[in-house]
Amino acid sequence: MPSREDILNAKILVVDDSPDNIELMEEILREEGYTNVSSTMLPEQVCPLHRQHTYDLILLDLQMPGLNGFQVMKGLKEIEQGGYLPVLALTAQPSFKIAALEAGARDFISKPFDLLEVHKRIHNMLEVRLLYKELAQYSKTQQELALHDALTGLPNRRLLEDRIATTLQHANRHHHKAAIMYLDLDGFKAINDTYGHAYGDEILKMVAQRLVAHSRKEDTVARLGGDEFMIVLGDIHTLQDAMGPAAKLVEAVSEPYFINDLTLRLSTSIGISVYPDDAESVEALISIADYALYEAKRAGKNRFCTTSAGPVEATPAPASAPVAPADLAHR
Ligand SMILES: Nc1nc2c(ncn2[C@@H]2O[C@H](COP(=O)(O)OP(=O)(O)OP(=O)(O)O)[C@@H](O)[C@H]2O)c(=O)[nH]1
Repeated sequence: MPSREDILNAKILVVDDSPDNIELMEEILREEGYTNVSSTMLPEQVCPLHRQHTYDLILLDLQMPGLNGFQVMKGLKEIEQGGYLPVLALTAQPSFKIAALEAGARDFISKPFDLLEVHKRIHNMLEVRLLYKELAQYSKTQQELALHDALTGLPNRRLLEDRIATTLQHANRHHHKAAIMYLDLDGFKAINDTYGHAYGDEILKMVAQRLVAHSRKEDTVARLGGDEFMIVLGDIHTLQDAMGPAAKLVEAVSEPYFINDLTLRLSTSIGISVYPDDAESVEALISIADYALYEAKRAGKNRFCTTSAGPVEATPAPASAPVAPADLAHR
């Protein structure tokens, strides 16, 4: 529930074409303890101002020359995508009260003002508005949590699959390629077993940071769970465009980790699959990258492997080097 302080600090805009009315309303609000009150006599300024400041309450006169309060509310509806207009209509016309509610105002205050009514209605509206904002923020946080890994903050498998699908659509539309890198840390269990889970967690967070730091901003770095990560590279033209970054990632992960007084080491193996060369569906690309990862592990770890080139240690083959043909007979 919003506190009294939150309510008194809420952002309020007073809109009236009469300077006397504005002055009166500002005084009423100031005396009650509201700290964040501004005003305008120009109805056409309400939408731009609300877009900029996102008011918690707009005290809106309905009868103004030029743009009237009903037209202003129409404009506000386009800004407030959630459909909640923080509008308290001010009117001297009894017949406008219901029309204002129908047009989207949450409540109304009759002119001439009855002080007690003004205070109660403003307080109640702000309480509901701030509660609505808290709920919207809570729901946004929940959605974020549902799509991200709690330990590293990276996208989780659910968000990853979405990102892969989008990347493939984009590649298809622009006749580009895309690549999936499947990473699994080498010797991670030993770190847990030797130094404890807290150290393991710290390493996972540091690995995540290194993977992000060594990837392009537009690539997705995700944690699948345990010591498995996946990176999606969009907008590539050849397999080599994925091999270079893979080599850098293998190297970056193998750099020492300094945690408290300890210096820990581990490495990663990576399997790469390329769209559309290896497969066209998300599931098939993941399973081919998984197979290539298995090959990288089998070949000695701390390296990457693709289905069309053999396992490659940290330093990649030059772009012009011939690559061994795929040996997928036992897949
Ligand atoms: N600290 C920590 N450990 C985890 C977490 N999730 C999974 N693990 C552990 O990660 C380890 C992963 O096992 P493996 O991939 O077989 O271990 P590995 O030593 O890297 O094996 P190789 O891939 O063959 O090198 C298991 O011991 C899990 O218990 C986590 O969130 N935090």
